[in-house]
Amino acid sequence: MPAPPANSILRLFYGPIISPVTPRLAKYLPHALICIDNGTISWIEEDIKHEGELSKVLEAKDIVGCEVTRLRHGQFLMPGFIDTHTHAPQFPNLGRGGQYELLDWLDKLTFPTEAKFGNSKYATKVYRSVVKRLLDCGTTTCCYYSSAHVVGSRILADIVHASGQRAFIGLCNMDRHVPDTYLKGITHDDSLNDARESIEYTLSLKSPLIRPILTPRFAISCSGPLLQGLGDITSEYPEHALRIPVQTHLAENRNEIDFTASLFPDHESYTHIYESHGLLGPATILAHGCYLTEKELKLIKESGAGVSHCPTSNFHLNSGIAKVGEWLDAGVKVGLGTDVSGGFSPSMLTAIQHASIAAKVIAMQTPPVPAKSNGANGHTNGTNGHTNGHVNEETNGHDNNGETNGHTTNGHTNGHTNGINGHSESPLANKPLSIPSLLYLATLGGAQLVAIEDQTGSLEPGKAFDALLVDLRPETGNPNLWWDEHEEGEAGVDKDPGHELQDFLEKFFFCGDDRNIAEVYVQGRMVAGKNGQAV
Ligand SMILES: Nc1nc2[nH]cnc2c(=O)[nH]1
Repeated sequence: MPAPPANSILRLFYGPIISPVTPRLAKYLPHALICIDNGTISWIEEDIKHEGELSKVLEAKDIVGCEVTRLRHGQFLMPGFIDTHTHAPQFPNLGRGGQYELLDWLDKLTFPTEAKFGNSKYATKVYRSVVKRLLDCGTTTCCYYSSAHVVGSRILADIVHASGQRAFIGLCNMDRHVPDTYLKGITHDDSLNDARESIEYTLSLKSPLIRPILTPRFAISCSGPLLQGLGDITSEYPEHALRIPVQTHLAENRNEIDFTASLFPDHESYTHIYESHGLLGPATILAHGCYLTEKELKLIKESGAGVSHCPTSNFHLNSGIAKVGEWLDAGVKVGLGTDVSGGFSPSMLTAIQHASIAAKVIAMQTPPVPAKSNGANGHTNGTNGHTNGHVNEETNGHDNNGETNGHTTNGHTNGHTNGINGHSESPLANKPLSIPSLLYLATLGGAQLVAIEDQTGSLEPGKAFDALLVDLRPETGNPNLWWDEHEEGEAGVDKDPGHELQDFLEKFFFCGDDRNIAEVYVQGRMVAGKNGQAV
């Protein structure tokens, strides 16, 4: 192994690393050494069991005098969260509006608030705290809707740029069915010009982290000519990667779907409206999708677009429950979104918790499939199609449904068992989501959805170090995380470090908060977290 170039800035961490692999699998590496060179992961040694081995590895790689950050018991590294759907100008409304359904909620609460973002002083104040809050929550990549104002979207782009977050910034396009106090007589041509201006401003920042995204709000608030004009813009910037990505809302709420159908009577489905206006492509984020038909799912899959699952919002606005397992089985790209302020929390941890509950609700409402050969204990392991007595025994013990749950061995791919290749692709539909599935949705799935999986979404050589240093120890001050030192010496307690790491991730997902996010890195730069600094 040649020595690193003289001008490289190396950073080394030794300790536990968790990283997603597929919707079913995660890697748990209790004793890993990760090397970051100028913000990019250059290599990972997956299993270095003791200090002696560590010195030998560093020597073999010609690394001398470089400090190694040793993680403490209770700490681990994981990829940063990717929030694939949120509305920056709706943060002032967080926690309000749960009495409404979507269309009333837009009229009564959301449009009046967004209308204020033509005021640059107000936009600056709110957007500063939005970006800081999201970074402290561990969101290293965020897909933002701004308001319909060019000035506001520029301010958002500037603040994100200064903060070091990776992001997609979209001016929200609309030309109808929005109060004139907000739209102020805007025509589809005005809205298209605003979209171009916002794209050009974002591109002018020349940041490798920030990209523009076209943002037709939804088919109700965009006329046919506006949708078509935006579809045309996707390919107007050939020097900018392949095409400008797109984000919009889709099939979120029953009344919204009916109204949309009445506005576009010639279209066979809601998804078809976007497709026929050139808006469905490999980097199109379709938020919600609670009521997608099989045909629409097929269209989405064929186009390479994907869905942002926003369960907190789907519950809060009484919208519906999305069938994420079915989408994953169909090979559709899926990420998670907080959807502030339809969703009442900016934290992806809340989105993870609600994604888990939503999948369990679907599973509980699905009639049980008769077990085929369940042996003496009454369990079949429908989820992962491979047997690993040790792990099944452990996980069936604390899962609510030994027959069908997804919360079992598939997660236990770790540094010292090589389960990765041994799993069959058993269906995920109508089952609870496992911890690896939740991890995937919040990280790698989001990266694939926005077509940046070659840059981020997992901790792998060649990708940016977009990561969280999670700390579950009592000194972080989160009393919800139970930490029993005595357990460590108790007989009968599973001390396998891979299993312990899966337990840690599960505890973080369900009981953690930003007190447990010690450091947040984007492209190797610490940008937030309890130990760090945000904007
Ligand atoms: N959740 C949600 N759905 C929408 N559909 C159109 N606009 C919105 C919005 O702001 N939030």
